[in-house]
Amino acid sequence: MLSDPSVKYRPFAPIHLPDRTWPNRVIHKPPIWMSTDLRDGNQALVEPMNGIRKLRLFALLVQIGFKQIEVAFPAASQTDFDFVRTLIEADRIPADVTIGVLTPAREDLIRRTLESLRGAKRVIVHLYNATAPEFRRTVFGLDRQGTIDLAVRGVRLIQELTAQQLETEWHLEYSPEAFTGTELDFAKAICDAVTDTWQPTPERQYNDRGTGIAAAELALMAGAERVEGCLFGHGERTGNVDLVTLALNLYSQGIHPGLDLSELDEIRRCVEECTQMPVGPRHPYAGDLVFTAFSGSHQDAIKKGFAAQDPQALWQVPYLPLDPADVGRSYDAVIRVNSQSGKGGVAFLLERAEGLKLPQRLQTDSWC
Ligand SMILES: CC(=O)SCCNC(=O)CCNC(=O)[C@H](O)C(C)(C)COP(=O)(O)OP(=O)(O)OC[C@H]1O[C@@H](n2cnc3c(N)ncnc32)[C@H](O)[C@@H]1OP(=O)(O)O
Ligand SMILES: CC(C)C(=O)C(=O)O
Repeated sequence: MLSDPSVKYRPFAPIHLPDRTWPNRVIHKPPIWMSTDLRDGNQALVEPMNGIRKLRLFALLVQIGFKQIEVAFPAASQTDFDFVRTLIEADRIPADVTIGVLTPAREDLIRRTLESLRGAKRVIVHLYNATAPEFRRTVFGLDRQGTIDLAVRGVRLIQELTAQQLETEWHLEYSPEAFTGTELDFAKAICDAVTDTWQPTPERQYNDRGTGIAAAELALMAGAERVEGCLFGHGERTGNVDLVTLALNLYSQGIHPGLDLSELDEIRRCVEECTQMPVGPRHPYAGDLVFTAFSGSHQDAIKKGFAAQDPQALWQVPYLPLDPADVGRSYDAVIRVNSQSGKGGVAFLLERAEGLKLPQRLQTDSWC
């Protein structure tokens, strides 16, 4: 990846529509990234990671450059609890990295969570309770005030317990879970009640409707400063917002995301081994086929684009949002010839593989 991608990639030109407000804004800088691969990503695996796989993925996240990493749901299992203890006791957390943990607003689970964190330098404790009407009615049997009391009781308990662990710098994050299904006035009321006791700030997108990336980009335009998600969009059901896609979308607009994704194939391999789940062949930027064209007209445009591309100029190869080399991927698979291909594709392969530049007429003959 280039340290300054703006020398190679141009942002989309904004469309001036004066009757809009925040959709006219342009994203100029990356958000603060929070990886939740080791918690939300982990809870959604067929077989959650063991301590060794968690340590390997933690090392990868640090290497990529995440400064906030949600490492566990410590009250969920002995594995998660022990993982937090190992990170702290073996001094595995770099000085500039803040770990996070998730706990529901339930007394026994909050106590267990705080117990796992003894001796940590800096922690984000993420507290949640579901706030949407069907959860209040069906899961908790609580009215609005009861739901607010549940959240505030949780915050107070965290305050009480953190006051006994003063060697740690504590931050609280609160999520009114199922926020989009919660009445707006109630979502505000419960956040206000929590904020009156502490100060939280989340931005998290599920992908159930396939809109995680778009929603996160719109949220950034609307002023969000922090994004939580997982590499390759791991997480419950359809997953969380995919941090790789979001980061490389920024890069392809000339903004360095502040994450090092130069060796994307390596990152993908590590995540696949740790999660034991494959990354799909059409996954943006990382999938096997996402820099590959099969059809003649796409191949022709890519071939001509490569020929015209000045290495010092802005990236302008049709159909390829960024240079595969910038994320450590080769040009080998950019063009694959099948029954949908034409002479341009064959000529491209001959030139790449054999250094043969066929004249236009011969290109036609080579295909017939
Ligand atoms: C949106 C998210 O991703 S949130 C994160 C979700 N992650 C996970 O659930 C993974 C880890 N979870 C676990 O290991 C377990 O579910 C535990 C340890 C948290 C809880 O286990 P158990 O005590 O056996 O309860 P169970 O899993 O059935 O959870 C449901 C119980 O928790 C209660 N509960 C759920 N959320 C909350 C909350 N925020 N505050 C209080 N109680 C809650 C439910 O009401 C229910 O209790 P009930 O049957 O008495 O009504
Ligand atoms: C409880 C919250 C933080 C959650 O996991 C989510 O909304 O994804």
